[in-house]
Amino acid sequence: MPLDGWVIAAALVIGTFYATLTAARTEDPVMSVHAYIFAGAFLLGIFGIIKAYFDNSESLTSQSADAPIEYDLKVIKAGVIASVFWGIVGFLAGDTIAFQLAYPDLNFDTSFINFGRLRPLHTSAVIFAFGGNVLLATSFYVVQRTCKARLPGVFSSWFVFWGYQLFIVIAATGYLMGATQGKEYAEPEWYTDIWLTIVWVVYLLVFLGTLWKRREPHIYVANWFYLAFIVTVAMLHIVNNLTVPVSWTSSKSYILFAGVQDALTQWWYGHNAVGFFLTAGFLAIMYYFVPKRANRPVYSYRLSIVHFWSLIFMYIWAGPHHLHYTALPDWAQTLGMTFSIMLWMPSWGGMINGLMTLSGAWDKLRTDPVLRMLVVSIAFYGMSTFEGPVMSIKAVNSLSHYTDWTVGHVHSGALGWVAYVSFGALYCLVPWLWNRTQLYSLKLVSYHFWISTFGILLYITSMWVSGILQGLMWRAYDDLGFLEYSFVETVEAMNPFYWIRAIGGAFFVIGSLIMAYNLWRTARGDVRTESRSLAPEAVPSPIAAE
Ligand code: HEM
Ligand code: HEM
Ligand SMILES: [Cu+2]
Repeated sequence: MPLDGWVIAAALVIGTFYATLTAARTEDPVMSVHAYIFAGAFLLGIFGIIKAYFDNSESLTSQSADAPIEYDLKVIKAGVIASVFWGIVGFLAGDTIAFQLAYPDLNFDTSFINFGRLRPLHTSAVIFAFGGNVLLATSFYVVQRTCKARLPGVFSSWFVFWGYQLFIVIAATGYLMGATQGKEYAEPEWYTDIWLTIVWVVYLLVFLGTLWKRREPHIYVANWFYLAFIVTVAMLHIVNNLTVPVSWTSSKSYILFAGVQDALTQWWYGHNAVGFFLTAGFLAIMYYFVPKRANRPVYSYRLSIVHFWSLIFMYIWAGPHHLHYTALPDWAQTLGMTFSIMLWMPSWGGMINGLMTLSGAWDKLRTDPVLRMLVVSIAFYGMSTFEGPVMSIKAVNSLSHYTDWTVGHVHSGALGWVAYVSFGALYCLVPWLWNRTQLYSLKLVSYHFWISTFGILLYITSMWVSGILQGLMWRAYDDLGFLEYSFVETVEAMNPFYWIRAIGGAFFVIGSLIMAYNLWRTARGDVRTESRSLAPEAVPSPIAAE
């Protein structure tokens, strides 16, 4: 049995005892459900380790240093499947709340699936479950491939994978039962946070261990971005979740900070979750998958280094743009605004580097819908990182804040950038991992692309109109200085746009279902006979080519 198997098994045994004890002691129904889930999951983990040991004890021994590298691919396959699964769950949850906003009767007068509980379920499912699994899977792939080294240990990467899924399940069931800290994007309660911290530290160790063992002297730039993502998210998560539980058997806790200090910590966290989770990690994906798919080197390696350091330095200061015109001191707001505007430059440095990687290969956009998806994702990245600095200007923010404009901005980044670059990576990864020469169908990729692009356009244009309309109606005064509109009139005015957004979301969901089907058939090894309007894929698997 490899060393990490012993350590993890021992930790799981202790965890099982602790969770069982908590389940027996607690009078808090949420804690009780979660303690049972933890205990059950830990037991399954112990069982899994024992089973792996008896099933293939010789393949568990680690490889000698000069044997050909056998990359650890199974855990990446699991990550790909989880990404597609949670993606669909998250998009469906998003579209459900979109319909609830358009037609509130869909709340069905029940607490479990009302808007208030499904909204954090949506945001966590898309960001942490979908995005997080994409980042796990791609980072494990890229770091092995570019370091020419296998992930360290045998069970550690599996612990990260399953531990992370357990975190997702605990967080999601918590929301449905009404457990929340009330911090946006950091809703899970204290014990869920502690569990995620443990998983994340092991993730960091696995990643660093691979870098440590590398047989390639150079550390490719994608790994810099992944490392910044892993380290910074750890820091943000720990500081923003410094809470004091009511008791060890209670699911409720209180945050250490008070008032505006709490708000600032929260938005330091929230903004940098955008910067390091939704940006740095996905830029790493861009830096690996775009050159691979286009079969071109990165446009400028020097630019990638400059843009890396400037991006991570500037992001950290921009959080106060979420707190304009609040009790936060004015100088701090101005500081946040200034750094946000400066942030435009490193962001566009990244965009230019990604787009220009296609120089000499632009014709591939016509024939390769996967590359088209990747390129459009970079374009959306450029668009949302221009819109963001504009919205951070106080005068603009006085109109946009609290309105649907913000939601539109979020989703041009989330759907256009994060989801698209992920889809592109998944379309590349599945044939590589399952050892297929090509995707089942490029036509279906093309359908996915057009259907979901149409959906995104409906989403963001309707939110721009409704957001600006909403902002203008709120600030309209009549001649006597009275407000021109009552609040409910503004709600009524937005209703048509909520329908448009919900329909756009449905297109996006349909696109993702097409992708799931295509990837499933690809994994099975099927190839659809298609007319040659789209070129056959000539993107060899980097691993098979080794
Ligand atoms: C089918 C696709 C999607 C639909 C229909 C959808 C719909 C929605 C809706 C209706 C809201 C609530 C807006 C409000 O409270 O007024 C929301 C919030 C949010 N969604 Fe989505 N969403 C989708 C996909 C995504 C994806 C892929 C991501 C991230 C990768 C994402 C990230 C977010 C975030 C961060 C918020 C909170 C925004 C804020 O507080 O300003 N969504 N979404
Ligand atoms: C240079 C880059 C960016 C800047 C300066 C920026 C700036 C801003 C500003 C000013 C707001 C509105 C704050 C408010 O009025 O409450 C905002 C909201 C938001 N942005 Fe960005 N943005 C950038 C890029 C992005 C990208 C690429 C994404 C997604 C991938 C993103 C996701 C979000 C989210 C989720 C929110 C809503 C937070 C909330 O209130 O729940 N941003 N951003
Ligand atoms: Cu921000």
